Amino acid sequence: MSEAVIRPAAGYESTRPDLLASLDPLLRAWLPRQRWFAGKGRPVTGFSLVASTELLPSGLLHLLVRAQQPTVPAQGEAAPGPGDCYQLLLGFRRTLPPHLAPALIGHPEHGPLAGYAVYEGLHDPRVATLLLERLRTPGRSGVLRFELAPGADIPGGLAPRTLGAEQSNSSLVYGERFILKLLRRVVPGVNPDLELPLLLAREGCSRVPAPAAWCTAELDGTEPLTLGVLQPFLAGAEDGWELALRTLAKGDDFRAQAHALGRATAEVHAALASAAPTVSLGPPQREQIADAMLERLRATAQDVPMLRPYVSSLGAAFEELRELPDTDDLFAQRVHGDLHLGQCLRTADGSWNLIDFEGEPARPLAERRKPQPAVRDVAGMLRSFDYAARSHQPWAPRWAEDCRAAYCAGYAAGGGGDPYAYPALLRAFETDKAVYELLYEARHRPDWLPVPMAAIRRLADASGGPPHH
Ligand SMILES: Nc1ncnc2c1ncn2[C@@H]1O[C@H](COP(=O)(O)OP(=O)(O)O)[C@@H](O)[C@H]1O
Ligand SMILES: O=P(O)(O)O[C@H]1O[C@H](CO)[C@@H](O[C@H]2O[C@H](CO)[C@@H](O)[C@H](O)[C@H]2O)[C@H](O)[C@H]1O
Repeated sequence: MSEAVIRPAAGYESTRPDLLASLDPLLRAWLPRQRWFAGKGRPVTGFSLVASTELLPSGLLHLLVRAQQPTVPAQGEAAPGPGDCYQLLLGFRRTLPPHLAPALIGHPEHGPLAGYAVYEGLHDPRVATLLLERLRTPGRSGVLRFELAPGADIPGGLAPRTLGAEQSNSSLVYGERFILKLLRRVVPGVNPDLELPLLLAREGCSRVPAPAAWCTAELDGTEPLTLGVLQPFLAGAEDGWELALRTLAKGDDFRAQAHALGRATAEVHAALASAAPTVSLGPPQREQIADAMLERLRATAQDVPMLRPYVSSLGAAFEELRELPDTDDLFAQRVHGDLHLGQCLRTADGSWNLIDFEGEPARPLAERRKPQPAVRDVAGMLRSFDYAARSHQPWAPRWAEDCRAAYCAGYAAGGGGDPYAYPALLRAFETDKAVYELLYEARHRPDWLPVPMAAIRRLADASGGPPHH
């Protein structure tokens, strides 16, 4: 499934070609180095401008640009694709103060920004403050629309700081009270990281911070694109990944935490099932899921050769989905879509919150917004316990098994049902997740490849069959 193509906002390509031409060499060098750049491994051959908005007086140039990159189909010649669209927030100043030197992108040699230093605007408190001010006062600026949740109370003058985490997107924290997540690769349609927390808030679910304000872009001929979401910042919260690693390092038990996390997941699933439509998981839907998983397995094996010997054994796990019994227990609903320990925040009072409902960033939006069996999220968490146990020296398989069991027990105790009720379903989703992780690690963190690879071997063995060389 491919994304809808974003067309330039009326007038931009014809009236501002000089702007992009002057930024082109700077962006070619800078963009591929960003952690959030999704097109790693393929050269950027050019840019086209989708929209530009100047937010004054602080010197913020808000750009939506398409990065052209040749796509190489499985077999065949490289072909020019439409290119992913990125949100850039550029600062520009005649003289860059020393504290902004690390944010410098470059000095355009010609065009409207000649004579200015162009830099990553989010690092500039002046720019970050302007963004919050815009969010506090709903309305439009160019193609940008700022909206406020009913009853939201966002004070002015909150001091901004960048989050500094290695992220798929970029976040700013304001006065330790709010966090603004700015999406980087943007596509037409509401992002589930806005859509689902809004639905959950209306449902009265307190496990997910409720959006307070958000920003979208309205372009001709496409659905609005979600650009950013402001939500309460859970100050002092620790994420499940850090907590799990700390617990492992101290030799402590994580079962009670895993149980509580299972409960929290079940609560969020129940709220999502009530807030958004569910669909039955009949034979046609299961066929579709199995086909999509097989397709992803084959595509990943093309990119990551070490997966190839395991393709037929892992494929057997997906084929089993076609044999599941016809029962009312099996249904699909909106889910988190990329649940792992890093997406769970434990607040100072010890309760678990879930964040980042965007789904797997590389998947097309329409696919991420489709109802899925809830066990998909459970499988993501089970993989995460395995990741934590393998990050520890020595490897702690028993710790992972205990956490997996406690998490599933907590999920059942929270009303989510027994995740092992249909072992073939859980195995298929765990396998699919491990395949996703293999591709993710190959692209972003090759040193981590042994972690999903160990799961691939285990799951291939469980599907009955030695690897085919
Ligand atoms: N509401 C929040 N309160 C406290 N910290 C948060 C909140 N939302 C996000 N964070 C922090 O920001 C990080 C990145 O957020 P996330 O939504 O996962 O972004 P990304 O999609 O870029 O990974 C999280 O790992 C967490 O540490
Ligand atoms: O950036 P996101 O949080 O949306 O998720 C992506 O990055 C994650 C890593 O930061 C990645 O998660 C994988 O590694 C985690 C440990 O760092 C582990 O807990 C997860 O189980 C594992 O999947 C995630 O898959 C990716 O989408």
